[in-house]
Amino acid sequence: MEYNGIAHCSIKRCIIIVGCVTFFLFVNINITTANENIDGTIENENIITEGGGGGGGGIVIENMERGDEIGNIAVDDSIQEELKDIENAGIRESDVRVESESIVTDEDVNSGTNDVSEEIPPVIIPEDMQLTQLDPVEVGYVRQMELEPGKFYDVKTIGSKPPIFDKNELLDLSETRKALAPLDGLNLMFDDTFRHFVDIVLDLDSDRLLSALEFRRIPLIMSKVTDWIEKHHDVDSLGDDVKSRMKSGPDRISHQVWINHNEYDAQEVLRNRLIKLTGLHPDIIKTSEQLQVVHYTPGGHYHAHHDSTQIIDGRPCAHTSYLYPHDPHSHLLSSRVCRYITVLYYLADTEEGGETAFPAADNETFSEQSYVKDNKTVEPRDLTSHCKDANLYLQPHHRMAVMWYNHHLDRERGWLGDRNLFAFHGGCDVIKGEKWIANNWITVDDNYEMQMLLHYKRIHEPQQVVLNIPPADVTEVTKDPTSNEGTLTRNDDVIEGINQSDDESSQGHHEL
Ligand SMILES: O=C(O)CCC(=O)C(=O)O
Ligand SMILES: [Fe+2]
Repeated sequence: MEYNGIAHCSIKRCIIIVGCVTFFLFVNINITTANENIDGTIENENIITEGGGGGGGGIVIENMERGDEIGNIAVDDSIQEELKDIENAGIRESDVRVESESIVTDEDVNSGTNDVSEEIPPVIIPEDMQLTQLDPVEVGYVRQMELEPGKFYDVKTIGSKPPIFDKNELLDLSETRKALAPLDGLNLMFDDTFRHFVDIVLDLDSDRLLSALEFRRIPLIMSKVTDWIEKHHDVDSLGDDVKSRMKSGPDRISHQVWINHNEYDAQEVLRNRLIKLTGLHPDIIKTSEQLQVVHYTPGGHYHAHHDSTQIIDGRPCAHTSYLYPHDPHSHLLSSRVCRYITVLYYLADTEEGGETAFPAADNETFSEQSYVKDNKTVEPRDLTSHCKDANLYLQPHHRMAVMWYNHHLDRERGWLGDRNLFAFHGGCDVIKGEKWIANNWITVDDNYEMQMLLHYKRIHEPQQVVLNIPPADVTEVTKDPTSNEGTLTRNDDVIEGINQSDDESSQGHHEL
């Protein structure tokens, strides 16, 4: 696909900016204290884990001090020191960035020490790259859309906050599902011991301590952490957040695999329909994440979470962060998932349960208060207990798809706005039968220049483009990572791909 001239100009400027003084890199030592509450506020003194891979979720360990330990999970000294320095200087952590290897703050910038802001003209986003959003009009509204020449689909609004649409018969992906069925059981993440994860997967720098950054990788193996904490600790002494997380069990019980972009012809058809459906520039669809297929059996669920991380200064998007001209590994620990849209395909009927729930959808008075029902406080995140307390829930139906916007649209710029708090969602427990879904996340960097750099690279240096960057906490591990080589991209494959970013044959690289 040819790149258009206007965007080229912008890319050139982007590269100049990258090369010159005006490009802010982010602080890698960041302890990510941004706890994404469901109301979007950020708690600063907690160490949090944040979801991803399949979305958000996470746990909060309240007020951890240096030296605090959970088993061999200890709060890393250097991070505490960094935080203290920042705190003492009266500067919020999110205000700190690294510019040309030296730490600068917004204060420096404002006081002229590193006065670069004036040199950056506002970015004019060319019209064909601008983001759009389908107008929900109102719940129940149905629009006919021609997603393939001569083929019309009913697209129905089922939520307006966030805009949520469903469509029947969007694509029959059952062939894909059948092909994947034998993989059930291959993902042996839960069969490994927790120690294995601490030593090999989580303790990235092998210092026998789990730093806060490393700690962020935990949520997907939460059940093991919970078991461990229960066995070794006085549970009563833990913070309320931790206790509530432990009560609601693992955030997620499911198996998931990623499918290379070109694995099935159906994927090309699907991409073309999504270009029509979303009205987005084809390159945005083509550089988005690969399809993730998820399988749940009875008891399987995914507690409510956000698929996209809140925009936080200083943390780049995972899908572009490796393009920053600095340490290619750092993004693994400090990036965000930036998913403008979620398209979720149901690949099978589920006999009972397994609803996709949106606890906050169209809740006009959305706040923590709104979850007090019958004089009882409801923990909306816990979909095992509160599936049907959600404002909107959908029963999985084969061939149905649901799409929603995880971010608002900044209409003035035509680019990504804040995260939409109402997009909080999850998968309820499967009670009977199985649940098969596929996630198609449309990734967009709030930093337009970085998104353009990605498109530029896809055309001009495709070997450098990785289309399935795992967010920081993706820790899926298989016992035999070489099996099915060439057909499936699992997260650990991709991590390898990044670590060997000069190796073009690496599995993490996919050309379109
Ligand atoms: O299982 C579902 O219905 C929702 C899944 C989901 O939210 C996710 O994979 O991010
Ligand atoms: Fe999700």
